[in-house]
Amino acid sequence: MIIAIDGPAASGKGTLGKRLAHHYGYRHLDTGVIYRAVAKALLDLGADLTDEALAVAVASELDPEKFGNPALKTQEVGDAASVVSAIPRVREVLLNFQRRFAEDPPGAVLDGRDIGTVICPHADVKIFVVADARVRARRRTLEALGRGEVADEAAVLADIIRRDERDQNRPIAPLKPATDAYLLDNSNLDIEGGVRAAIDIVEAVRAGRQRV
Ligand SMILES: Nc1ncnc2c1ncn2[C@@H]1O[C@H](COP(=O)(O)OP(=O)(O)O)[C@@H](O)[C@H]1O
Ligand SMILES: Nc1ccn([C@@H]2O[C@H](COP(=O)(O)OP(=O)(O)O)[C@@H](O)[C@H]2O)c(=O)n1
Repeated sequence: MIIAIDGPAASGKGTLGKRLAHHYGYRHLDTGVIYRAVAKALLDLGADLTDEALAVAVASELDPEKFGNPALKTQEVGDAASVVSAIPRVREVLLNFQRRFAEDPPGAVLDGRDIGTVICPHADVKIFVVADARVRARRRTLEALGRGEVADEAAVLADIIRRDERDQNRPIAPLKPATDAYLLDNSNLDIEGGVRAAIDIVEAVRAGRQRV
């Protein structure tokens, strides 16, 4: 089974993806880290984020072993990721890695922006996670403070809004729910509540399938 989770910045996709994968014994891929890794490499080189040839070269040589690097989590890298992710050839280079990950047994949960629409249009279950932007900014700020970083909630909110707009309005693989995605608003749910709601969606889809 493939579970596709998409949604805007800091909506809880990664947290939910990890928990669902654990629940079902599947593998989990946070696809945002892939774009963050490309962006971080360009930032480290002091390169122009719109340098297509360099971005493609970097994307072709990514080492998945480094996807856990905590330096990928910063606001600066997230913002840069949303610039490089709008380059069509960068997305093209990264497509096969994501599809292979999705198709390997026993099952996979992928989260990102275009999993249900582009990477896995035939996913068994698609969930589009949303939450009020202010709630997301509060959570992301607390997360950064928890890592010992300096974080200003108003700046985090502005970053989230700017990034969502860029991701929604790009011509390639824009952030949007697949037509067959289930909407999950976790603004008023804690993590456990969100996980339960998502499991209910997955189970309802499975039960519906068994009846057919
Ligand atoms: N339902 C929830 N209630 C409260 N906090 C949440 C919830 N879901 C996620 N979080 C927290 O919000 C922050 C962003 O979640 P994350 O999973 O990293 O989002 P995304 O992968 O969409 O960027 C994290 O600090 C996470 O612990
Ligand atoms: N499948 C994906 C995942 C991320 N991205 C891009 O990568 C950026 C960082 O993604 P992320 O999921 O790590 O961001 P957060 O929601 O964790 O803040 C996004 O703003 C998108 O521009 C994408 O284009 N497609």
